[in-house]
Amino acid sequence: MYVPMTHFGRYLVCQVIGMPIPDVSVQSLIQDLNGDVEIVEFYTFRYNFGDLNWIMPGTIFAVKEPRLQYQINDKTVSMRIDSPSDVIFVDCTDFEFLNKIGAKQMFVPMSTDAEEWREMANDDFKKGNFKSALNFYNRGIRYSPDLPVLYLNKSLACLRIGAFYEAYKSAKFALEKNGDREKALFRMGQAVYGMNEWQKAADHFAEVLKEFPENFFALEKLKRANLRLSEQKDGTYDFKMMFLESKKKKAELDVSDYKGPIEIANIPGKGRGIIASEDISMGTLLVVSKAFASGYNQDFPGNLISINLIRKDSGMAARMLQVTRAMLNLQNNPQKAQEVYNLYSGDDLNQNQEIPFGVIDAARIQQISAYNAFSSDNLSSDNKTELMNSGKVPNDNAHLFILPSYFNHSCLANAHRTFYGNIMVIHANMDIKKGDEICLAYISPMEDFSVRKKTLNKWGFTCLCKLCELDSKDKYCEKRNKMVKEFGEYVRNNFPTTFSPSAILSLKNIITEGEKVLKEVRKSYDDRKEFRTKLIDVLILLSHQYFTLDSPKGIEYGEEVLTLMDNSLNCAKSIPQAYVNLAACYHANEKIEKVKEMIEKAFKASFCTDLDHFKMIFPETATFLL
Ligand SMILES: C[S@@+](CC[C@H](N)C(=O)[O-])C[C@H]1O[C@@H](n2cnc3c(N)ncnc32)[C@H](O)[C@@H]1O
Repeated sequence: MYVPMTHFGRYLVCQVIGMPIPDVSVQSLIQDLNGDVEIVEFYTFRYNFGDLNWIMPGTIFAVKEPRLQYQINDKTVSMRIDSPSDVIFVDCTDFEFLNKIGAKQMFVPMSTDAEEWREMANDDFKKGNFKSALNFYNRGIRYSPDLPVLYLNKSLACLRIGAFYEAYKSAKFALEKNGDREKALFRMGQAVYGMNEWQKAADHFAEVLKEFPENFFALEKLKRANLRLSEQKDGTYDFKMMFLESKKKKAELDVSDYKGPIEIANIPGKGRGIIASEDISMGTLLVVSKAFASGYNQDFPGNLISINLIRKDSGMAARMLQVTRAMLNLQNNPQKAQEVYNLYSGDDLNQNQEIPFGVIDAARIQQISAYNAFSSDNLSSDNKTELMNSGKVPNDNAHLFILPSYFNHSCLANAHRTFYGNIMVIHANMDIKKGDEICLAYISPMEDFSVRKKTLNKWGFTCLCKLCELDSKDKYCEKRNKMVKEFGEYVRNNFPTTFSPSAILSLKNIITEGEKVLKEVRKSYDDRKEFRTKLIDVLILLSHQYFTLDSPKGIEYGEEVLTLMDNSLNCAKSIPQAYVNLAACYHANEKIEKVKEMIEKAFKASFCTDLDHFKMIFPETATFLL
């Protein structure tokens, strides 16, 4: 249900009177100006679970158009707040504002010495409490509005929390008030860098260097801004560095966005989509995009009751946190809102409804996330289930990207995405004609037709690609899928973990079983020559068994897999990985020429910039290439 967000200008002013109780939401007791007490629940805008300072007893806030609602299982009434723009926190020392909202009785007299507040703020800043430092700098500014150092410090605190527009404004103000020019110009540069305005950032850092040539940091930042500029202009990236960076936990990389020869266009029956703005050859870099907001389920505290939910769906916590992060990002940088609100949010919402500046429409952001968020996690659903069955919660993540969100789906996609932490990189995986639509696969074409159909239903459409058309008419489809799935399970349960005579027997049994399945699957495809995805699955499983037994059939089946993954299926399974696997088989058989051939093909299909980059991604090839 979408509740239209209408604000008629009414507020409820209240004060926290109880200790906060953290859960998925944060609950507390509040008292309004009439002395009435209610429960308040803050949802969805809590990213840092350890921090409850913002809701401690004594905190004063005004709630826009408050709503009271019954809790699910009892008759308790509570006030639920979902959007950060629905609350305005009020400083208890701000008499003027409290008086204006009729709450002067909540005023707490304290020092009016700006310098004292600056020191308090600096202490908090040093401890990493940037939000609290910011509040204290603002207090200082209230008492000494002309002191440039307060604006400079405020700018730095804003940079730390990612509020780049406010950081810029404060630093500029400090400059106008004859504050420290070096610091002000430098911080202005940092702020525009945070807004991804590389040219402006380079100009600011160059200005710092012109006036203060000794400033080493400005030189470093200028180099970085220039790198971002060339990435943005030519699509030249240091993918090796990005790969190494991406190996860090919750990696968030510093690179520019890039848009290749593509444009957004209306696609009949699909809303907007991406088309080629010129003829594109296979391997062309189409997009590099940094996530607008990312969520990681590792950030979800394990002691919350919802951990049970996370165990069922590891992506859910990540998606919740991604929504939260998107809202925080918008709160800090409301200037970015339009590009987020422009994203598809389902047909139920009035997408043209204007959202006033600074308003964060929590329901809309949630919907946008539901239709557009990606996970860069490479675990297959089978692997995830396996992990969860063994009592572990897989690390999961969810990212919201802007430009990649305009790609529609096709199971037979002509573009392929890879992730470097929070960066998505999209390449053309075949030649594409000018004007043709470019699609990504939201779900792998190797998944069963019924799974693809059900998953895509959540996005509200039916895929009309050739593979779906063939699968929907194929009378053997379900039976074949079931057979291959059962064989996959059989292999997982019987594949020997140690090498012994009984292991050889197990492998032989798997092969006997597999050959039967292979025969059946081949037969079921007698009338269908294209997109025989399940044949690929069985051949991969079998080739692995044969290879373990040193049988030449491992190579034979591996080669067949590659011929079956014709042009349109080359994003289905990792083609370079398939070539690398085959190279390993040839290597074991000392067929060096074949090893070279396979590695060359793997390299070409990998979109890597050079061989070193390739070896980073496929380290096993380093030994073959000696
Ligand atoms: C991530 S958005 C893609 C961009 C979207 N078409 C837009 O106008 O902004 C996902 C939505 O696009 C539409 N879509 C994507 N692929 C489609 C397809 N193959 N056929 C029909 N609609 C599709 C669905 O409405 C889906 O929920």
